[in-house]
Formats: sequence, structure tokens, C-alpha cells
Amino acid sequence: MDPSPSSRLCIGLLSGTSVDAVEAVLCRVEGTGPQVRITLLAHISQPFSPEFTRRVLAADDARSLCELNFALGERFAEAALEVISRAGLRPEEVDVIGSHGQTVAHLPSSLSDTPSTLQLGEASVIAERTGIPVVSDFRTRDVAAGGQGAPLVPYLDWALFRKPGVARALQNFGGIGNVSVVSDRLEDTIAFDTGPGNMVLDGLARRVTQGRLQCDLDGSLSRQGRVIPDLLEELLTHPFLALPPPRSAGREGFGEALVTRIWERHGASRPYDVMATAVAFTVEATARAYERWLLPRFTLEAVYVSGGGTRNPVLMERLTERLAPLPVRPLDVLGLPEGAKEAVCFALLANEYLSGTPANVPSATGARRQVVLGKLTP
Ligand SMILES: Nc1ncnc2c1ncn2[C@@H]1O[C@H](COP(=O)(O)OP(=O)(O)OP(=O)(O)O)[C@@H](O)[C@H]1O
Ligand SMILES: CC(=O)N[C@H]1[C@@H]2OC[C@@H](O2)[C@@H](O)[C@@H]1O[C@H](C)C(=O)O
Repeated sequence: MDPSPSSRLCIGLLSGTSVDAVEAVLCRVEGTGPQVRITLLAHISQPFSPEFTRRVLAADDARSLCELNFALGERFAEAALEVISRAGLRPEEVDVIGSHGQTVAHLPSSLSDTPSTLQLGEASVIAERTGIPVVSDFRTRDVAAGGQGAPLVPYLDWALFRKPGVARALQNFGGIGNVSVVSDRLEDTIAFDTGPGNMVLDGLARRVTQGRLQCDLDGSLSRQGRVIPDLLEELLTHPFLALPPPRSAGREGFGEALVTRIWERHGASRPYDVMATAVAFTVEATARAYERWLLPRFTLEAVYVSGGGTRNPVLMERLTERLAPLPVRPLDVLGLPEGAKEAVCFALLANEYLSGTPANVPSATGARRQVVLGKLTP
């Protein structure tokens, strides 16, 4: 492989903390580092069946994790082949796949004496099925260097969305919410997980509808309810929200245990009010994090929102009201579809691995130094 071609065709694969789908993109990446340029050629989302989602969420013993690693590898390989065909290309024309995998555990120093993180989706399976080299395990080197291993998206946010002389916030609402503030210099980037995104909403929606809906579809459940003030205040005492950045979260803090606690207290009697409160929890946690760590330091030009949460109009309306007069806009006004950003990040990170360019952002992850991220399965 030419170590420094002027451009590469790179695939990015990711299944996020919502465990709802594999996002796959195919991009042309030109150059590396601050001058890198990316053209999105194709984007697909391959949904998991509710049974497969349950299998991922339930896997907690060595045997099931062992099998899941290979089963996920097959899903990622299928998504890679599908996005290649959608772009009208052949596998031989693609240079590299960057596969994030599926996070099954994320234990930064706030949760464990042995900071660690684990993403599954066997790279050997992906390489074998596609014939394309795979870069995977992007988070571990940053953790080994003293960082949280997340968020990694600020590298992409800075590379693609910085604008001279202004500070921009890039907010994502997947299962978890995270924000990057990018300005002229990469070293000045601040990024951290804001807390809940859709994860609490998804768990409650499954309960409210007895499994008929996997999320607050188009805001249809939360729109029928009213916020329960006591419950909201209680949720806002979540210990993660008091942590200063660098900080990152996974399903550990905002997954099933929290959803069960909320549901047992209020769910059966006030299902829609509980949904409205969960929307308010995401909005309020986000806004308070901005007020505490971002607004005193930056005059933000606007907030550009990505991730599945942009498809929930109630969430977007409440966030816009709460952050006013700060403009809240969908990311696609900057030229990238809202659902594609995280997968594009891993296409970029694969390119940076092959270029030997360090791609963690120590001011975001807390790592002691910049390191090259990933491992190659040729
Ligand atoms: N039409 C919709 N209405 C409401 N919510 C939606 C809709 N479409 C998607 N979502 C929400 O978006 C979530 C998926 O978002 P996304 O794919 O960005 O998350 P993720 O990448 O899995 O998570 P993370 O970024 O935390 O790793 C779904 O679980 C759901 O809650
Ligand atoms: C450990 C892990 O998988 N973290 C995810 C998660 O989903 C959103 C948020 O929490 C973010 O920190 C991260 O993903 C993105 C892609 C990131 O690293 O920037």
C-alpha cells in the first residue's frame, strides 16, 4: 500500500450506544491532518432487529461476548459491502475500512480503578469477507495514554467544521450526548460527553409501548406528556453530570438500571409525563453543561446538532428554546448529513492511521499526549 497517496477511498463503520443500526459511509479522503478534505460518496444505515439489539444488550458472560464479537463482525462486513455497492464501486477499489465496532463496556477512571474500554466487531471477519484492510480499536491507545478514549469526534469536528475567528459547538445526540467546541487551534478544542442523549428515552419508550416502539418516534410519546418537576430535579443529581471534563459515558450510567428506576417510580401511572421528563433531562443536562463549561469561555457562533436526536422534533424544539438566543441548527447546513458524522469520523481516523497522523485530542480525552489511534488487520 502506498504510504502517502494524495487521496484514499475509506469506509467508516459504527454501531453506537443506541445499538439500533450499523452506520456505514464511503468517503474520499484527501491529505491528512489540518488540511484534510473529505467527500461523502455514500451513506447507509442497516438496522438491527429488536432481537439482535436485545442480544447485544444482554451479553455479559465470556461465551456470549466471544460469539457476539464474531456476529457483529459479520454485520459490519455486510454493511461495508452494501455501502460499496451503493457507491457503485467494487471492494478492490476501496483502500481501507475504519471500524469503530460496538462499545460493550466503557469504564473511564470515574467508574473503575482499571480504566478500560471494549469495542466488539471482529476486524478479521470484516477483512476476510471484504478483502479490504481494516483499522479498528481506535479508543484503546488513548486510554493507555491516560485518556478517556472518548470522545474522538472532536478531531473530525475541528478538521471539517472550524471557521476562522469564531467558536462553533458541534452537538451530537445519539444514545449519549456529546459536544465539541472548535475554534482556530486544535489545542483549544473542548469536548466532552454532555450526558444522556436518547438512551433513557429509548428504554422508556420500549416500556411505555410494550416493545412496539424502540424510541420516542418523532416525539409522539413525549409530546403527550408534561414534565414531572421532582423527577427532573432528581435525575439532574446524576453523579456523571457533576464531573468536570474530560468526561465520557456509556450505557453504564444511562442504560437499563436508570430506566428501571424511573419506570418503577412513575412509569405505569404517568407514562407520557415520564417521556416528557426524559426529554427535559437531556435538554437540561446539555444546557447546564454549556452554562458551566462552555459559555463562560467561548462566544459561540451557533450549535450544530447531529445524531438520531435531530429526528425527535420535541427534543429539538425544547433545546432551541432552552439555549436561545444561541442559534441551534442541524449539522447538514454545514454540508454533512446529521446521521453520517460519527461513521465519517472513523473513515477519517482510518486514513489518519495509515498516514501516521496522531488523531486523539488530548484537551478532549485527557490523554497525556497525542497518539496514533487504531490497529491494522491487513
Ligand atoms: N424518528 C425518530 N424519532 C425520535 N427519535 C429518533 C428517530 N430516529 C432516531 N431517533 C433516535 O436516535 C437514536 C439513534 O441515534 P444515533 O444513531 O445517532 O445513536 P448512536 O450512534 O447509536 O449513539 P452514540 O452516538 O451515543 O454512540 C435512536 O435510538 C432514537 O432514540
Ligand atoms: C465509549 C463510546 O463508545 N462512546 C461513544 C458514545 O456515543 C457518543 C459518546 O458516547 C461519545 O463519547 C462516543 O462516540 C463518539 C463517536 C466519539 O467518540 O466521539
